[in-house]
Amino acid sequence: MTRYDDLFDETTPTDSVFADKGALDPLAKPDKIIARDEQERQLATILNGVHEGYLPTTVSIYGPPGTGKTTTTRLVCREFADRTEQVAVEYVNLKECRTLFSAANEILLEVSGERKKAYEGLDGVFASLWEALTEYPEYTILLLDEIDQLAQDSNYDPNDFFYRLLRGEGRLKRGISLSTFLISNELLEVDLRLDSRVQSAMSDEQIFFPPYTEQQLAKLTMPRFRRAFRDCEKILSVKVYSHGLRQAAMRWGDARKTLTLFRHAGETANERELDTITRDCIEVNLEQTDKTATLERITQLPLQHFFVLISITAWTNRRTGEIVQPVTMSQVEDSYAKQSLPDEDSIGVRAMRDIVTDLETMGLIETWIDSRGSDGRVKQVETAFDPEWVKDARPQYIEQSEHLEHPSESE
Ligand SMILES: Nc1ncnc2c1ncn2[C@@H]1O[C@H](COP(=O)(O)OP(=O)(O)OP(=O)(O)O)[C@@H](O)[C@H]1O
Repeated sequence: MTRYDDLFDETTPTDSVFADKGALDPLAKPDKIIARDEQERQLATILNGVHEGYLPTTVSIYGPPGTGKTTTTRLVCREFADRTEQVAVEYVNLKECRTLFSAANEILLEVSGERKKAYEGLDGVFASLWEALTEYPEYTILLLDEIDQLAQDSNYDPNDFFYRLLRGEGRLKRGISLSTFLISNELLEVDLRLDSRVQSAMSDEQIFFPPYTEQQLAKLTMPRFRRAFRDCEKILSVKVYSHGLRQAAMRWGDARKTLTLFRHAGETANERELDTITRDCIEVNLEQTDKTATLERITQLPLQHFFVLISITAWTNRRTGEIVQPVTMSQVEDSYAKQSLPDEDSIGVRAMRDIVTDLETMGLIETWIDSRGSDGRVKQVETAFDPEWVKDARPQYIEQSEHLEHPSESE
């Protein structure tokens, strides 16, 4: 027997609570959309505009994570295009695009199968995009997912990108009918601080996806749980199931996290060699699920946002070593300065305050103003999650900043 024979033997599931764990994979495409009737109807009404010769330039699809924005929008648009010859739909996820140029290139790749070199700039990419779209049916719907990941970069401003996409000369000259559905967590004009020129080029069609209620999560998850768990009614009692759903609805209203919570709970039951999922299996995984999801978001932040998070969580209690929360804005500024970042990595106080506002918009921190009598008004800041988790995100940033590998003594 090799070491691996032992390892695989030890980890082979025996008496697993799962029959088909894949049913809990949030990445698996569901066969049908559940509990989003209103949003499906809004989408269908907008799409049916084609029969009256009109599609809005933009449709903003927004709401918190895991509320079915992508799944619902893709499916309804695809079903519509399958039934309507004049319509083509393209989907592009911009999550991995670090620059506005790469985002434009990603769209071009989807539409034409080619990319442009950096020296051709945004103008070059858009010129080819309009060229390629002339071959498309009368109406093209471009679904741009995670568009809130776009940020100012050293070459372009999001306003340049959007203005070219919505009002570009090549587009107007060729009379291309392109409708861009912008999928994001926040309304874009707020999130990306788009200027009035771009805002006026956007239509005011908006579809909001609110967090799921407990009843909606029940409808959405039950068919999957029946497939996922062996003898579901026995393994997952109504009491435990309801407790998990109530917590999931109260904390997140997020279908993805809810599926993950119950998958983890099943794994805990297996590890503990239980033949049912207990309330405790849910409890231990509630915090873990929160932590995993939060770390995923933190590790996707730009480096400067992470430096600011470090500054917010840098004050510790001398006696207990615990991170002090909340801290004042001037404490945050102090600890940012104490990090002694090299010049090329360092930003001014004003830019730092903008990042604090960004972090608040993303729901990662909370701020409020305290009135301190003669000392005036003081802005307080604290993380919306356990501040210790910032340390766990650190290894992910080391590649981007040597400074994080060898932090200064004073930090
Ligand atoms: N209404 C629904 N019906 C069926 N499955 C759903 C529904 N909503 C969400 N899901 C499941 O949850 C997963 C996540 O949903 P989706 O990616 O559509 O959410 P989102 O709102 O676009 O999230 P994010 O903002 O994080 O991208 C889907 O892959 C699907 O498995």
